[in-house]
Amino acid sequence: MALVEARDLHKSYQDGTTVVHAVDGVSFAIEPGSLVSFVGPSGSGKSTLLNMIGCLDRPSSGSLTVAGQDVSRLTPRESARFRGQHIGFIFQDFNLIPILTVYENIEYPLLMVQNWAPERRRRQVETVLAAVGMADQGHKYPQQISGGQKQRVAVARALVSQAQLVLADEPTANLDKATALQIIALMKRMRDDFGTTFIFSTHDPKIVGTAEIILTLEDGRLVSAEGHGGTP
Ligand SMILES: Nc1ncnc2c1ncn2[C@@H]1O[C@H](COP(=O)(O)OP(=O)(O)OP(=O)(O)O)[C@@H](O)[C@H]1O
Repeated sequence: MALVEARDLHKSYQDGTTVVHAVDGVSFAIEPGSLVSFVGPSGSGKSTLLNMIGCLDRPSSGSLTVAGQDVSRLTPRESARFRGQHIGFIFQDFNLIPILTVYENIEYPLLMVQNWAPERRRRQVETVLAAVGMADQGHKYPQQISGGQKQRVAVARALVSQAQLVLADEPTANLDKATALQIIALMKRMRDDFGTTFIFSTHDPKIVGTAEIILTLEDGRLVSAEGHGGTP
């Protein structure tokens, strides 16, 4: 069964007197364990789509199923609960909490949404810290580490709750090319090790080639799906 399935998905915004069709009749299916990138020019609808998959925004029409749940009609409270259980997020500006250490930033989602005993929490934080190659950096604060290291921490934080799906909106936008490629390679390795599905968006053609499934958007429409598992 597909982990994410969209059928004739639409999202429109009212902008003054005009209606913007940000996502305009998009259908696709993403299998578990995929590494998928939405690509397309600025304004093509990538963030809008990721926001709907992440239950941060609701479709105007069409159906959207994530992990077997129709998410198109969830209330804000149900959406928050669903996100906590199933979805991790990575942002282009890392979004780490500056007054918390690397270790505490990663532990934070477990404290917020999971009722785990302290020892289980410690083991899980240490597992993901090691998985992203930051085992010896847990005591540092975000301002003491590089951009690439910050994004590694963000990947660890997205994985710590054992989310099935991680959404990353332009995760490499603030990184140089070499670091960007390392972060994409890291996501791929995390997919291999933990079976997590990663969906990211990018405009950067240098990064695009590293995804296994590339879904290209133009003006809110899906114009091509390349690779295995993405069916338009
Ligand atoms: N809240 C909103 N209100 C009005 N229009 C919006 C809103 N959010 C997005 N849009 C419009 O919807 C379209 C798609 O925007 P979106 O942010 O999804 O594109 P994108 O592909 O992610 O762009 P970028 O690569 O620049 O982030 C754009 O025309 C944008 O101006």
